[in-house]
Amino acid sequence: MLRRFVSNSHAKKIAGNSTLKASSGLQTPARHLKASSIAIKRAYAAKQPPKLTSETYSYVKRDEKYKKLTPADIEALKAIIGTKGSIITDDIPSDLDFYNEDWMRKYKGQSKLVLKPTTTEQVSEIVKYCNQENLAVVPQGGNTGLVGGSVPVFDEIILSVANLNKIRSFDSVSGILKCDAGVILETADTYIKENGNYIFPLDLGAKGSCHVGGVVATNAGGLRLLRYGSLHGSVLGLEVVLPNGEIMNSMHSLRKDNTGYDLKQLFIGSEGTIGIITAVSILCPPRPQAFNVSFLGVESYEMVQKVFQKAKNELGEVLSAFEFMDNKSLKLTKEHITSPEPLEGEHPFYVLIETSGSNAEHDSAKLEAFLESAFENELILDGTVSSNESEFKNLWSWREMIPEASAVGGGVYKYDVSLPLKELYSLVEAVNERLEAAGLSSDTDASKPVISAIGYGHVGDGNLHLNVSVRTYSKEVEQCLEPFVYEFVSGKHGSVSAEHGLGFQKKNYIGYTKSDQEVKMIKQLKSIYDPKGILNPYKYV
Ligand SMILES: O=C(O)CC[C@@H](O)C(=O)O
Ligand SMILES: [Zn+2]
Repeated sequence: MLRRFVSNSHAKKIAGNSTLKASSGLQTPARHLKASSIAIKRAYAAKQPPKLTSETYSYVKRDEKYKKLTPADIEALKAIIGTKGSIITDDIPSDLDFYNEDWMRKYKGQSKLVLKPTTTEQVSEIVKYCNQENLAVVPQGGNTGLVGGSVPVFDEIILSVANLNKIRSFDSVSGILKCDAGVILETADTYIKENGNYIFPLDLGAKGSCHVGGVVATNAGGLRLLRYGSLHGSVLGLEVVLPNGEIMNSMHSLRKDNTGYDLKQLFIGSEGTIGIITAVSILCPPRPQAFNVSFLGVESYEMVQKVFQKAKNELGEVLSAFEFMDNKSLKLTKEHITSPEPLEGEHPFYVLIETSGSNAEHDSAKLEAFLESAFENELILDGTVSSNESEFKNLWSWREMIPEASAVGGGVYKYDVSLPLKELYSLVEAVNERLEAAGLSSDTDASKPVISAIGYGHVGDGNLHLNVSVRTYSKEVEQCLEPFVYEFVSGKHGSVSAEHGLGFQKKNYIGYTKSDQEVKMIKQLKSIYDPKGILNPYKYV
């Protein structure tokens, strides 16, 4: 049973249950075990049916500068890959579906060729050939992205790094892992856990399917950025195949290196537009020994911020995640999952706090003291703390299943933005008002296209996920949302992509965050390194 955490003085007030007691001894087993089960739910089989394809692509045209694939090209590429790698053609067209469609089945290309090389040299040869022949290429990792960045738009060749899947080395003294781009994130995490008790400095719901190279190429943020910072800080080196086929070997192990431009940074978050990451060198921190999670009911977004401030001050170094969700997010999730509900009754907002550290007793005592004090100061209305592994997983699942839950009504428009903390939730309010004013939204009236706009996310990182859950995709809804959302974010000096990237979805919106000069320099870099534009075309650059 979940332990209800209520301070003695508030026990009567909360849920009218005078038998509730403050809990103690809350340490739980490591959370990585949880991540794997969630990741399975994110596998391809769980995808939603395709809905948007034709509408989305109506405003882009295939660029005829790219050659159409010929049988001679296929033969030449087969010769490069040899017998060890694999190649998928349209002999059985459905074999290509997994690679042509994104995880949400929202974006779908029509590639007729998937190449899965086994070495960096093969990647290099393939890219060299494609460059010479003007064949467009989409690099692909685990294909778990949410902005249509890793799938073709038209007939681009898909270059999957799935067969580049070796751990190259792990130094258990320094914590530096070197691995191929196609290693699954969870595999890397398990490996470094078993070989020195380290943790990968990034965790996300798609851990069981996404690749290390893919998370670096998209600069994924995930659930513990608050603790470990962004990949721009953890990645020490990269191996990259450039658009002309040359290999940039920058697989350094140095934490300090001040010899001019830090070129690897260019590729972190580049989304495969300027090079294909084939290997990563990354610094991994020691794995915490004790994990706790608590799930709290909160009265307002203002209170969410106060709880965050208090958590930073009082939990300090053991605070490893601070997530929030609104009431509508929890309601949608409730319809989608069968796990026991975390709290009795409803609250306007919910907060999930994870602590992780090296001393179970100390960490639990810290969390307890924090929660006691938060209740006493009336910052939180109700709360639970996990007391074993299954409760720990259950509480996290109420947060991690929101993205899926928001799509089951038919579809979802996803916005992933950074905003100043104070203004984070005002976007959700503004969008709901706008949809209601336009008569487009109702959570009960099935004739309306929109069910509701929900807000949740990594509030500790200033990152809001605004998901507009719809019964059906429509131009009217899209026009009500865009460019409004991007203008709103820009007006508050936020970012139109906090962590998912720009991909195809936001190909036209980079200028809402980056200055004209920045956009100009990005385009210049692209044209220097990829003058023919063969890498990941039709995306943001
Ligand atoms: O699907 C989304 O919008 C968010 C996905 C992911 O970034 C998360 O935080 O759960
Ligand atoms: Zn996220």
